[in-house]
Amino acid sequence: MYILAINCGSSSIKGKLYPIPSQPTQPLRDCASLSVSNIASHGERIKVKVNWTEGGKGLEEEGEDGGNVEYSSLVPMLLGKLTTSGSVNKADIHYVVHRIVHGGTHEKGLVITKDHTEGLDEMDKLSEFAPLHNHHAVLAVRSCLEALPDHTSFLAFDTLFHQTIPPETYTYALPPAHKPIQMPIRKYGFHGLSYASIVRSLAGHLRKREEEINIVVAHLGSGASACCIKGGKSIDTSMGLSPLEGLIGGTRSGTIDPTAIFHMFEDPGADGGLEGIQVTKAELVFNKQSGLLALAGTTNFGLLLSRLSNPSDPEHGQAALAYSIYLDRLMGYVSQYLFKLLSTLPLSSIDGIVFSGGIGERASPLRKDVLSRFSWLGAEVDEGKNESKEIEEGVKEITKQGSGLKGWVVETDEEGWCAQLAREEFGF
Ligand SMILES: Nc1ncnc2c1ncn2[C@@H]1O[C@H](COP(=O)(O)OP(=O)(O)O)[C@@H](O)[C@H]1O
Ligand SMILES: CC(=O)OP(=O)(O)O
Ligand SMILES: [Mg+2]
Repeated sequence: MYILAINCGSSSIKGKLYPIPSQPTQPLRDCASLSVSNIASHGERIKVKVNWTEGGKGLEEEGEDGGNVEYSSLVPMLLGKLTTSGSVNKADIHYVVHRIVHGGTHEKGLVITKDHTEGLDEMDKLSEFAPLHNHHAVLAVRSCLEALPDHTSFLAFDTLFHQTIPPETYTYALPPAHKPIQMPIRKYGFHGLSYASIVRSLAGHLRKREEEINIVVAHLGSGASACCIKGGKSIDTSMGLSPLEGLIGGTRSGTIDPTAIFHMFEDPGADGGLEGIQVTKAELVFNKQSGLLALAGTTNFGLLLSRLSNPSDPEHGQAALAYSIYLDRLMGYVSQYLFKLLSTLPLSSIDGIVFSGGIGERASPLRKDVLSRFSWLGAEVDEGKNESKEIEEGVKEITKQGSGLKGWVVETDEEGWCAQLAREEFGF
């Protein structure tokens, strides 16, 4: 018997397959991981990967241009590759847990079966507040219900981890909405499954209880957010009502003055024309045509770094400005959250700054640039460790021994946390 975790990000689909342990006390260990990356990247081909630690033979393939890919075909394709490359049969997968970015006001995850799919329509409606995510995740849930004959689904929400944010932080200074809405307009916060997995991994590494962890985390992927974590709990995060607020993303503007919307378009409220969901033209542009794409002409942060390091590259100047803007916004949130922690805790109780996500885990120059701006707090980057690709059990310190403020790379494990939540729900 297996549980499969599926994570539909804005530029990727990631999955992990776990044999269900015979005892509830045994840890979940994945036997396979699967991914499609470069989704929605015009001019880059999608990359499909399946890796087996046991029970199968891995594969790595390139597919069509990410900009032209039909999203609904991707999960059935991945399931096909998983079952043909390894010894698992579709009927052996008894549970599938899906990452759903916006869970609205739900305080826990939702169980879905072939005969009870009401929750899916609600999740699809919430695409209004997560236009790059919820609809695609709902397509993934429906594909699995179709392809895997006998399983129960669980929906795990990014928003769950941020329920501990206090009202003074989640409340916007707005009057009541002027139209009926599905839920209150306020900060919800996202990437919560990632933050929960990071707290667990770092606590394990430091041999502390999760309640003792005080960190600022920068989860930097196609979507980027920062989180202030005190006593293992979220007390603030940069994303808001939707994953658009806060830091700059691959194609997302992050925080801007809201009046820019009315100066950029004649008709900001016109239908954006996104397939399957309702979004306005303005939301489409701020979600899909802004961010690094608008600043640097690419969403590929690795390419941005290589242009930055080569002064003779014709794109060097543009890359340098894009990088400085990205770093400026990142410093804004990281410093703000560090000061939130320092206002109630001594520096010695703060475990440090954590970098995670596709960019956070790989972009060593960015980590160095952030940490070196905290040298006045005693942060001392260990160049060797920061540059090294080696990482044990998903956690690596990148500052020197004795550094006054520590820096870390912690690999996000959103799929692992999804599987953990499903385990608690189904009791295996
Ligand atoms: N070697 C690299 N250096 C810096 N950034 C990278 C590298 N490889 C991938 N990335 C960036 O990681 C991001 C994708 O991160 P990921 O967390 O997988 O995204 P998501 O989950 O939001 O789809 C992309 O912006 C990509 O450019
Ligand atoms: C919430 C969010 O932006 O997720 P991702 O970075 O996976 O697109
Ligand atoms: Mg992601």
